[in-house]
Amino acid sequence: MKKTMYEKIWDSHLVHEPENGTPILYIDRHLMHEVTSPQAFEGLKIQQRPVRNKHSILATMDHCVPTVDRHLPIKDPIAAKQIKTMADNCDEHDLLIYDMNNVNNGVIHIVVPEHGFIHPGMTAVCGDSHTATHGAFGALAFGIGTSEVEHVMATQTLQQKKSKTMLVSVEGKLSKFSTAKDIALAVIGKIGTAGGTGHVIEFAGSAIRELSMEGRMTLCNMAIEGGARAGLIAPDKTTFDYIEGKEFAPKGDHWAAALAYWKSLPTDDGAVFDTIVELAAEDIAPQVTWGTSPEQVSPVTANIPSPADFDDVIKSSACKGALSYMGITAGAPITDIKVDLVFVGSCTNGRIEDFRAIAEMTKGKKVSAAVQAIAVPGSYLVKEQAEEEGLDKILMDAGWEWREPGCSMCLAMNGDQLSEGQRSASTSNRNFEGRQGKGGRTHLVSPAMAAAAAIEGHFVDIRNWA
Ligand SMILES: CC(C)[C@H](C(=O)O)[C@@H](O)C(=O)O
Ligand code: SF4
Repeated sequence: MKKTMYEKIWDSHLVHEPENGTPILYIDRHLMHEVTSPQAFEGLKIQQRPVRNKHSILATMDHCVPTVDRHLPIKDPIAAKQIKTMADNCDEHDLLIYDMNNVNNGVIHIVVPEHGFIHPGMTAVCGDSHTATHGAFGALAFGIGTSEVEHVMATQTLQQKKSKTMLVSVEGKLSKFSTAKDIALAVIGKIGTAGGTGHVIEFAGSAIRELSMEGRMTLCNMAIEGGARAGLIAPDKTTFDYIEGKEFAPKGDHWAAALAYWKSLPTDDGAVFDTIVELAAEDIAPQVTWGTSPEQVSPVTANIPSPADFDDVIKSSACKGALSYMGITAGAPITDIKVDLVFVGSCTNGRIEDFRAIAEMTKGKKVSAAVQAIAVPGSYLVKEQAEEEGLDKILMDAGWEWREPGCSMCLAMNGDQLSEGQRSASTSNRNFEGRQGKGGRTHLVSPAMAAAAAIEGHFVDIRNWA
């Protein structure tokens, strides 16, 4: 039978499929951060169960860590407790953790691939919805709840319903100024935030094959915002080159064996998907979200939509609510929207390529006096690489703040946040009401679009911007 990549990974990890029950999958990798693991460790303790395979686990501290004055004690008592609990739990169970002062520290979905911890064909979970990121390697990676975190720690398995398969095919060549982020937003704009419900999305087509690993991670990261369980991209030379030589990459004879297996993973010709969505790369302009859901997105050239533009009553009323919360007017050009703050970072766009893109846009220019621009590398390795390339200097000379790594203003759990009514251009993945601080207004964009907005003080079409 012809199989999709999802079906191949599923079949090779199926431990048990009861006749009238939920299948059980073997889990290869378990990623952890400080927010969703404490109760799971507590559960293990109460039941006096050990961690079944500590080598499957890599932990970090990311959501609550400060991005300034990292050497000082954490002021927020809740954040401080979460950080300490994570350290204690990892210590007790002898788990690998990149704590907040470790040279490898950073956002979980950034640090895990940096060390080659995820390989094609693996199953990977984390108590975090953006685990989908690792599908960029051709691994089946998805978020789980805290009780499941406990279950995986204890058993290395997980009950999972089989998903349907969706092929999102993007053929053609992206314009110079459109990026993986724009593909992600354009796909969500097309299918909606519920479009992928019950599916695992495989992204394919010539525009996807052209993406770097960083771009592929950005795209799979946002599969979850399209409602999907996970995103997947077929592993190829780009993938293998990225993994080769990294700390947890297979070595010696194991490398050849792994490569042979990885090359068997891509979807067979003629395999059948439940749903197929097609986009032409040439049609994907730089995107800007105007509302409070990632599906409320338009090309930068558009005008802000009006509730009357939507036939669907729910979408029409969502538009009305979003315009009011966002404080913007239907019919006005998107390029008229002025921003107060620009945030570049997160597990969506906190990788080296993203900082290269903003430095490129910023070189020789200044951040608008009306804008606070914050660059938060996704990890210390990204930070170090950017500094080696002198990107930090270009940015700081132009007026950017250059911070320590962490989730930061992506979800504002660490004190970095918008104030009431403040408006951001943000490279993160969620623009829900209050996501970046109570009353804060978030527009999701690519790093290049964010950098141009920082300079001009409003959105611009970077395709014809000097
Ligand atoms: C804190 C965590 C559970 C959450 C997630 O699952 O994604 C966070 O990372 C987010 O981005 O909202
Ligand atoms: S960077 Fe944002 S999306 Fe990613 S894990 Fe942190 S909070 Fe979640």
